[in-house]
Amino acid sequence: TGSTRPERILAAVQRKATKGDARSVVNTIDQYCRYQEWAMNVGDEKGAILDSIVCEVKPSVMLELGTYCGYSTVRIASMLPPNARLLTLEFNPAYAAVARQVIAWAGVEDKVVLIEGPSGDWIPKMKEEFGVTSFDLVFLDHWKDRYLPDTKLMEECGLLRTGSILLADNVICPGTPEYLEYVRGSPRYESKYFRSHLEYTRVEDGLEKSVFLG
Ligand SMILES: Nc1ncnc2c1ncn2CCCCCNC(=O)c1cc(-c2ccc(F)cc2)cc(O)c1O
Ligand SMILES: [Mg+2]
Repeated sequence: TGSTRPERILAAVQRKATKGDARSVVNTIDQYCRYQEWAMNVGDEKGAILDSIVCEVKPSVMLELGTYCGYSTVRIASMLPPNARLLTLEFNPAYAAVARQVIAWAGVEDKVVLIEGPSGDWIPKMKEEFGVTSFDLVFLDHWKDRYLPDTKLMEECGLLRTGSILLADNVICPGTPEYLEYVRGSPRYESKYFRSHLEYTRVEDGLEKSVFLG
């Protein structure tokens, strides 16, 4: 049987990226997915917006929902101070296996905890299993119909504090209409849309940044 797309992305990283150099891993994946085969990484254009928000928030504890090949995991971790932690949740074991190797190649494994399993199961266990009090920043990039239920779950589990920030990918394409309606309509959030494009394409997409007001 042939290789999978994530395996081919990993092969490109191990062949072309400088080991221990996170930016080299990010650039290699962007090159591969722009010129060889498209893949659902947040990409360079939306990635720059993600970088600016990570830099602004300087999170001590951050959650990423949906790891895929670890592209945004590496991008985020490379911006975090040494004592900060990025917890990243991946449902698909094959994706997680590739992501672990991409994260290791980039040399950011000390800042990353990769958890395998469905977000709905793991979010209620974050406090007891990982000693999380609350998340400073959450990057939502998993199943688009899980953004809203998982946001409500994080609220219910007390994982959001006044000032916690949610940053959601793909709010236009593939789209997360119920989530957008919720964060834009709720008095408990202050929401802002960052217009961009679907990774490696000219199709409109964007990130929604929502501050939890408590
Ligand atoms: N911990 C967990 N719990 C539940 N589900 C979990 C999970 N961890 C992972 N998953 C399962 C997520 C699978 C990938 C999610 N991302 C996407 O589906 C996605 C799709 C596109 C896309 C756009 C236009 C197209 F024409 C085609 C595809 C672009 C993107 O940037 C995307 O992030
Ligand atoms: Mg995405």
